[in-house]
Amino acid sequence: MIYVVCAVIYREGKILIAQRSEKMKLPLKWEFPGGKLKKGENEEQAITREIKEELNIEILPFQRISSHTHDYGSLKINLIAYLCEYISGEIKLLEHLDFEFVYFEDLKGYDFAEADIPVIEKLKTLL
Ligand SMILES: Nc1nc2c([nH]c(=O)n2[C@H]2C[C@H](O)[C@@H](COP(=O)(O)OP(=O)(O)OP(=O)(O)O)O2)c(=O)[nH]1
Repeated sequence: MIYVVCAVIYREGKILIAQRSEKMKLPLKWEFPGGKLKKGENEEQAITREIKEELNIEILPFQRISSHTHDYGSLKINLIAYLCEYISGEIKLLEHLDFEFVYFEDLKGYDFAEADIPVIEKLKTLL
């Protein structure tokens, strides 16, 4: 089991989503950006580090919204999602293929990683 933290970054009523590149696992799937928790880090530290590394921006995680496991067969992940505020910086795609800011209602138009579906369901009850 791997522990993955992901950020639901909220800005001006829209949510930041990112598309995985061809080279990553789950190629071309959309996701909430983030990554694996490293030893010695807490979840908030991991998420701010990952977002800086992947997108070059500073964020502030302020609410832990969900934690659930998903079994991809060859890989089992525990995905932990945080609602985050955008703080500063200009987005640069350092790993992903693409990104978009979308309204919650429009998330259904994107092909998300399976593990993200419960995160979207949870968001429905919060936003
Ligand atoms: N970051 C992120 N990963 C997700 C999401 N949903 C989901 O199934 N995953 C999976 C994809 C990856 O297999 C795993 C870890 O993500 P990661 O972004 O750290 O992947 P990584 O580049 O470190 O992985 P690797 O290819 O180097 O092994 O979690 C999500 O919303 N955000």
